[in-house]
Amino acid sequence: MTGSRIILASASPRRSELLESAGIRFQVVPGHIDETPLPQEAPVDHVLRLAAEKAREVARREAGDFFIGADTIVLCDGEIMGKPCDRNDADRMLRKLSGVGHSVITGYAVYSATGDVCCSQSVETRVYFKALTDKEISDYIATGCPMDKAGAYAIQGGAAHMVRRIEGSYTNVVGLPLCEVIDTLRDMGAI
Ligand SMILES: Cc1cn([C@H]2C[C@H](O)[C@@H](COP(=O)(O)OP(=O)(O)OP(=O)(O)O)O2)c(=O)[nH]c1=O
Repeated sequence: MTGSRIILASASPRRSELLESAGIRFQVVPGHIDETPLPQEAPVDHVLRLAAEKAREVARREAGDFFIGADTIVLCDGEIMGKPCDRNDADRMLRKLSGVGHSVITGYAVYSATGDVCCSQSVETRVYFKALTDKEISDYIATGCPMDKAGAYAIQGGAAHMVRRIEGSYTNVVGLPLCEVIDTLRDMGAI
C-alpha cells in the first residue's frame, strides 16, 4: 500500500463490498449528481460521464488522493435501463429482459486530486435470462430487491436463478469490474 487516501464516491453497498473483497482500504462518500441521460447520448458515453462526474463531485468537497466513481446500466434492445422508478417500471423491465440476452455496462473513473487527472474505462458483460413466468416476476418485485438495481435485478441476489449464462466479468454486473479497477488503481500509483 502507498498510504494514499482512496475515496469510493458511491452509495452502492455492492461496490463497497467488492472493493473491500480485493483488500483495498478506502472511505465511502456518496456522490450527488443528476443521472439523466443527455439527448442522443451513447450508452458508453453516458456511464463514463456519470462515473467521472461522481468522482469529481466528491473530490470538490472531500479531502483525499484518489476518488472512484462508477455507473452501471442495463442495455436491452437499444433501451438504457437505469434503476426502475416504481414497481410497474420494474415489471416492464423484467418482462423485456425475459428470455433474451442483454448487456450490462459499467463505467468507472479514478480521479487523482494531486495530479488532476482522471482515468476511466467501461466494461461490458453479456447476460442471458431464461424466460420468466408472471409469478417469478411478481414474486421478485414483491421482495423489493429490484428497486435500487439497474435493469430491476440483482445477479448476486434474488435474480441469480433467472440468469442462464453470462459472458464476461461477473463483478462488472454487480457494479464494479474489479480486475480493471484494481489495474487502474495500480497504474495510477494509488495502491
Ligand atoms: C445489473 C445489476 C445492478 N446492480 C446495481 C449496481 C448499482 O448499485 C446499481 C446501478 O445504479 P448506479 O446508479 O450505477 O449506482 P447507485 O445509485 O447504486 O450508487 P452510486 O451512484 O452512488 O454509485 O445497480 C446490482 O447490484 N446487481 C446487478 O445484477
